[in-house]
Amino acid sequence: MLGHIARRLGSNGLKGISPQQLLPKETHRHLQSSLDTIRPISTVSLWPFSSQPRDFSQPNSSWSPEMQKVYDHYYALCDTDTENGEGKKRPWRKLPSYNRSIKYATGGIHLSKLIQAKARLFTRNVKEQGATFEYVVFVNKEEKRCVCVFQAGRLLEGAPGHVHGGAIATMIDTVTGTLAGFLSGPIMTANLNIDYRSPMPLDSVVLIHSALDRIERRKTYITSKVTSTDESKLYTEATALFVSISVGHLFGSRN
Ligand SMILES: CCCCCCCC/C=C\CCCCCCCC(=O)SCCNC(=O)CCNC(=O)[C@H](O)C(C)(C)COP(=O)(O)OP(=O)(O)OC[C@H]1O[C@@H](n2cnc3c(N)ncnc32)[C@H](O)[C@@H]1OP(=O)(O)O
Repeated sequence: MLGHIARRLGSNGLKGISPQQLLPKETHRHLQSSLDTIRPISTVSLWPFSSQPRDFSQPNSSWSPEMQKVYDHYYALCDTDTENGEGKKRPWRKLPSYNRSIKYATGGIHLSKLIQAKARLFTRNVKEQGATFEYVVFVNKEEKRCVCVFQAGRLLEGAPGHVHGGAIATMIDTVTGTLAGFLSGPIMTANLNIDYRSPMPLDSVVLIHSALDRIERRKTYITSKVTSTDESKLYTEATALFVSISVGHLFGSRN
């Protein structure tokens, strides 16, 4: 999470040099205070600036009827805004998905232009819609679980005609990491265990169900399984451990 900042600061043999030495004083102060405000997504409600980052998990023309149908199902279970401004309380919430994780920080949309401006979130960097990762995450805060609807595009081939195990791992890391971040704030993946149970054909639409197992001190344990949309077929099972970090961890300091 936000690893590109650390990589940026750690690349070019810069290890040991503090961000203060790399960035103008004012920029560094602004960056540090903004990163200090990274919160669990569950508490992010109002964006502090007028410009909205683009939400990459909105329906688009590459979505199959099956993907759209499952999206519609979960979207109907989500909190809604009514005309008089009173939202209808429902258990599910659709999470937005930006092309840089720093955009979750206060002022992040501006900082994203300053820090490694060309960095992009791995799963959101392909121009052709539908070619790789099409996905949307719905979270149920009360039940501490989420469901991701994932359509695996044709450029994700591993075994002939089937989805690459690394692409499946990427999605499991993304979804379990999103849930852990939602529940626990800034985290990084410490451990990911995956059992691949049956091959997933390209262009499949699948559900990635993830749930909190337990939280122990800085450790958030998440379980996950990938199924067909009717849940009759099991593709993958996984467990993941996320460790809470301070932002300083990304700059090489001890917690
Ligand atoms: C920032 C915003 C967040 C919220 C908003 C979300 C926005 C969503 C945005 C976009 C969605 C996309 C989401 C993507 C998600 C993907 C995330 C990644 O892929 S992260 C990249 C891969 N991971 C690494 O590169 C880590 C490298 N490792 C480390 O940096 C460290 O090892 C770290 C942080 C994991 C732990 O280091 P220590 O020094 O801080 O802590 P120590 O003391 O070692 O461990 C703490 C506890 O954890 C256990 N632990 C650590 N590693 C373990 C392991 N591998 N297995 C088992 N236990 C482990 C230890 O035994 C200890 O346990 P005891 O508290 O003593 O009981």
